[in-house]
Amino acid sequence: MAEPASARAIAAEQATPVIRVRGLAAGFGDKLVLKNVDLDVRRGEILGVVGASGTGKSVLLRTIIGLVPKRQGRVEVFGTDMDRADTDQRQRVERRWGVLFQHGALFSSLTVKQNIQVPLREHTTFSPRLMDEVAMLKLELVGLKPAAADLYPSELSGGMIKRAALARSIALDPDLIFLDEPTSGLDPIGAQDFDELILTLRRTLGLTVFMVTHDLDSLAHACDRIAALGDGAVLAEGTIAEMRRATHPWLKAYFGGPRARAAAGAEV
Ligand SMILES: Nc1ncnc2c1ncn2[C@@H]1O[C@H](COP(=O)(O)OP(=O)(O)OP(=O)(O)O)[C@@H](O)[C@H]1O
Repeated sequence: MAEPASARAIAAEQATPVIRVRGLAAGFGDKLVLKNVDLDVRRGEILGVVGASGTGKSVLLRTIIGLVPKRQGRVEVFGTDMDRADTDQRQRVERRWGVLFQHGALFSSLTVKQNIQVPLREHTTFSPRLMDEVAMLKLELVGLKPAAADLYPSELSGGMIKRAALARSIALDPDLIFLDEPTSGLDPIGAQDFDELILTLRRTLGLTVFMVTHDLDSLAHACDRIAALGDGAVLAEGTIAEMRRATHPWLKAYFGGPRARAAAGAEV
């Protein structure tokens, strides 16, 4: 019996990388930050994006989600070429991703609950009661107490801000989340707890994760694969073991330095 078209479509989507970037160039004025980036993010993986400060990790994230216009190349998300997509198709794809920006980027005039509800207001017609229920569920998922719902960002610790921002990023039950330096500013225990939370959410929600990070512990414990940016391109990609064998001077210094060795030691 012939396979139904819908089953074929599902199988095709499963086999396609969640993010496929080819020949990507982006920059500001005369400055080209990304020159030729090729990158795949596979379904269900946590990909860590590393690189020296200023190499364009955040710019790459922001270009993939369309906040920075690209100069050249192609970005496909869930098999949709974001340049060729019409408004409806774009919105359908955007609804399937969540973003945790560096420093959380919560709205300071809104409570935690209202912050989590921002994407719900934008993309759904949920009743106020349902929105409250969803917000409380997301709070619980990220390990925040119900009392945090009515606090303002200025009343939160750094770790709580990250968790609240994560709750907002998963408000629409995304399939993909982008995390920009999620553990920066957290103490080592807070950072480790946050890595655990990401791993738990990936397992329970079936997420694919694109994570910009400098945190060697996160790279060792949470990431399945790593892509290293430099000179406007991906210098190397692979598992952390493969990165440790890389010969590029920056990679050798980064993955072979004392902090990396300490992170590797803590892995076992
Ligand atoms: N909106 C902007 N306008 C002009 N230049 C920008 C803009 N955003 C980023 N840049 C420049 O692009 C380059 C890459 O910035 P980006 O924030 O992506 O670096 P990064 O690799 O994430 O660095 P870090 O690890 O320090 O966060 C930097 O030189 C930065 O100054």
